[in-house]
Amino acid sequence: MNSLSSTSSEDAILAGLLDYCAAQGISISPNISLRRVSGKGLGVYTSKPLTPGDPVMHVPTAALFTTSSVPLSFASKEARKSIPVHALLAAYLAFGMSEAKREHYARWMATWPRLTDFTSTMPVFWPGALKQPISQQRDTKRNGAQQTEEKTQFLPLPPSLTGSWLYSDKNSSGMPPKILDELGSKLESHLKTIAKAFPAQASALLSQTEPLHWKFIHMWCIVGSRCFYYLRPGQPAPKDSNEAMALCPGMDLFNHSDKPHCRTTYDRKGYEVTAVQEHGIGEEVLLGYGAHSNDLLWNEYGFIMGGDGNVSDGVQLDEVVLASLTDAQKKTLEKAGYLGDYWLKPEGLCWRSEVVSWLDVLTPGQWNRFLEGKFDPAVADRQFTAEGNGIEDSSGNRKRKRGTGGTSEEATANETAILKQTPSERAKRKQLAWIKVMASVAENSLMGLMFLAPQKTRRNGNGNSRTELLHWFGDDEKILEAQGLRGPDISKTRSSQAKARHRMCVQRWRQILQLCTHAGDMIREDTPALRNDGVNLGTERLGTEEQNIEALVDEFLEHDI
Ligand SMILES: C[S@@+](CC[C@H](N)C(=O)[O-])C[C@H]1O[C@@H](n2cnc3c(N)ncnc32)[C@H](O)[C@@H]1O
Repeated sequence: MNSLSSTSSEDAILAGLLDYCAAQGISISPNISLRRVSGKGLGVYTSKPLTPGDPVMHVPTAALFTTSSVPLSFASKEARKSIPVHALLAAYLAFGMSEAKREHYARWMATWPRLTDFTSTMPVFWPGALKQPISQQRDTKRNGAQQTEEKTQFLPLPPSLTGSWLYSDKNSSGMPPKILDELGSKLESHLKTIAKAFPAQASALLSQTEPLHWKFIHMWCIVGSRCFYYLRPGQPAPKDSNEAMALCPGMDLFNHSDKPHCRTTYDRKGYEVTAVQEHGIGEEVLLGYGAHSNDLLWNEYGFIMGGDGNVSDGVQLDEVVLASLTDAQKKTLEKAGYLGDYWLKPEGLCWRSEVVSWLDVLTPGQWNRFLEGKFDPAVADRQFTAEGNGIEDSSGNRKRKRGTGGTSEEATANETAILKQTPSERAKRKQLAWIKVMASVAENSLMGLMFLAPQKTRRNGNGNSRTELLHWFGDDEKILEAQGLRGPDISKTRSSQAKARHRMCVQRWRQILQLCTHAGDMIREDTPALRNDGVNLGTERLGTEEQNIEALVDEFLEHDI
């Protein structure tokens, strides 16, 4: 995150922060130290072992930065009524502080990430074109020799952030909220509220080419990514938890884990961080920001968990699932409380999607009991086999299929094939079909992103130039100027932000593809009849040299583009 020119200046900054913390009565375990790690910024690490129950840090209430730290001379009690806490704290930090106050907080603020750390990693600040499909001319080698041209479109950002899975421009009402748009609208509304409350700053706040706009955004990101839930003594819990937030020096240095190593508690005296597991020397001490998917972490904090993955990860499948349903089926699901909110998780499809897959496979009575956990679909499979539905009996005669109103001879070949499937097979086939839709969108996007990368990272084809990467992923120079960058720093920043953004897209699409492959494998393992019905990744669209998309992505990620 923050780039510091030398280790000694970094040491000075960290020493300054520790002095500041000590002066605020913040107690930090002697067993920990602060360190900067590439891709994560600052973090808390053990210098000596920690055992469960060991105190790691205590931050007294007096050290917190809350709405009480914002003087009434900046925003009166009356004005505060219409200003969200997030926006108020950001505005005060951006343009309300006296020099003396700024000096007071300087040693803490010096450790905060820069504006470009946020704009490079949070898609809400990325060029609008990345939220739409990109059209592309691709040359692909097929069968190792022939070159074919393909005109195609791909989504640089996954629709789990932006919206539609299906390139649909249909009215998406009833679809899950688009978290990227939600964050963008929140920022816009906060900017407008602050502009209204501070008319002298209004025009600068609302113009992308004005430094104040970006100062506010910088502080807005600082508050959003480093705040803790906090209620003033006597304050009732607000409906919107964002109205109960405070910045907490020292505590804001802990990075996130989906399996946190520490517990955070808070009472009138302040916040306490306590180890809940053994830590060896040099291990990172991690807190949990919540059970967040990688899309949410990316959207709101600007990072995607890699490594061991994220047990809370998942992508929403609503559009894929809903597109496969008739209106009548949607009505049935709505009545049963199962319309929408379908997820693909590391452990496979969620229960709600499972429920959809059994609709019209089980009888209505069985399905209703299945929802209540009182019907095992294996019973339907046994019944199906016993009744010999649609399958030849021992004498070779075809049996009547219940509800078809005729013999199976009258059915089309396709229907006959379906009649031969057990209920489980039919449900699992539906699940696999949804997963394949997602996998093919992911595969297409990964290919699109690869073709945008400069040539040296690709093995064949005419990779597009570096300029194209900058064109799609870099910010306008005027915007970078407004952010305070000058001369060569502008092109350096453009280039590094384009690379970082492109890489994050590749990383996330790859994770989505892996979620698909894993879920597909699990379904096929469970259902012998589907063993050969794979999520055929990377074999159809790509030429022979690029068949294995996983290997291609690995290679890409190793390169410094
Ligand atoms: C509360 S701060 C934690 C300290 C921060 N690393 C710093 O340099 O000040 C939250 C920010 O840390 C980074 N972060 C937290 N957990 C992370 C993780 N597991 N992987 C990568 N970055 C992480 C993200 O940039 C996030 O916005």
